[in-house]
Amino acid sequence: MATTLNKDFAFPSNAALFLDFDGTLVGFQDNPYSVHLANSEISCLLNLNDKLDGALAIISGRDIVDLSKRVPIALWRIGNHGLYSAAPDTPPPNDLPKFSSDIRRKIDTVMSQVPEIWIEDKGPVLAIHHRKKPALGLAISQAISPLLAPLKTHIIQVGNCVVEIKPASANKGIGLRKQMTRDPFLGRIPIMIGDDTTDEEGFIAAKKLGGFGIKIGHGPTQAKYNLLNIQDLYSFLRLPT
Ligand SMILES: O=P(O)(O)OC[C@H]1O[C@H](O[C@H]2O[C@H](CO)[C@@H](O)[C@H](O)[C@H]2O)[C@H](O)[C@@H](O)[C@@H]1O
Repeated sequence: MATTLNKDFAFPSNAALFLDFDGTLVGFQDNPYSVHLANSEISCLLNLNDKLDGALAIISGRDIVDLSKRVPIALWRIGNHGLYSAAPDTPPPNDLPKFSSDIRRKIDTVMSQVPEIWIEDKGPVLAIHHRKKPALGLAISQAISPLLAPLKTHIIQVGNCVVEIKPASANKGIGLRKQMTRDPFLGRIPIMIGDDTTDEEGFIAAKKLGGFGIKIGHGPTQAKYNLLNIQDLYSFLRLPT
């Protein structure tokens, strides 16, 4: 069970910070493409990045190109659940491998029977969004599962009103570990902050490397600490380091 962070918490000055995007830095909306950071939130992240000498990364399930449109290019960005990254002031890779067109056709056929869902194409990852039908996660996942067998490489992960079909290597824990081998993250204490199922792999990896996780919200988690909501997170991020 996670302990709720209080105002006396000392933020380690040699931290390496990994911040999830949706549900952590920004609230959920029906349309993922309308989501953006407020100016005050951008300033907060850039200040913190300076204080940490650049050891701050946004790590998201979003496509790396889409993520790069929503967070400052001065920050490290890790997208597609850890598969691809972009260093500060560099554009994201734009030649991602495509999802199998054969399997995609089969998924489209099955999903065409389900009203009010839509499919987001993220290169090798697909996200089936069902925010208008929140209870459908398990049913979608069960309907899709048999179609993936020929791929052998892909797994299903159920998130917040979304069913993600992704290569097994698309894992925020793997992404975090890789990033911790790079300057200026190397030798620091990893702190992973997130709200959803995909962030749990990041919490576990941070712990194994001597750091810890912070979950936004309640619920079972591998994170050591939690914060109640996004507003509390920004108050925490503004604490002196
Ligand atoms: O790892 P994250 O940064 O938390 O990204 C997870 C998914 O976020 C987006 O979907 C979620 O947010 C949308 C906008 O608020 C919302 O409409 C949707 O229901 C949520 O699941 C994004 O579209 C996905 O690609 C990310 O994987």
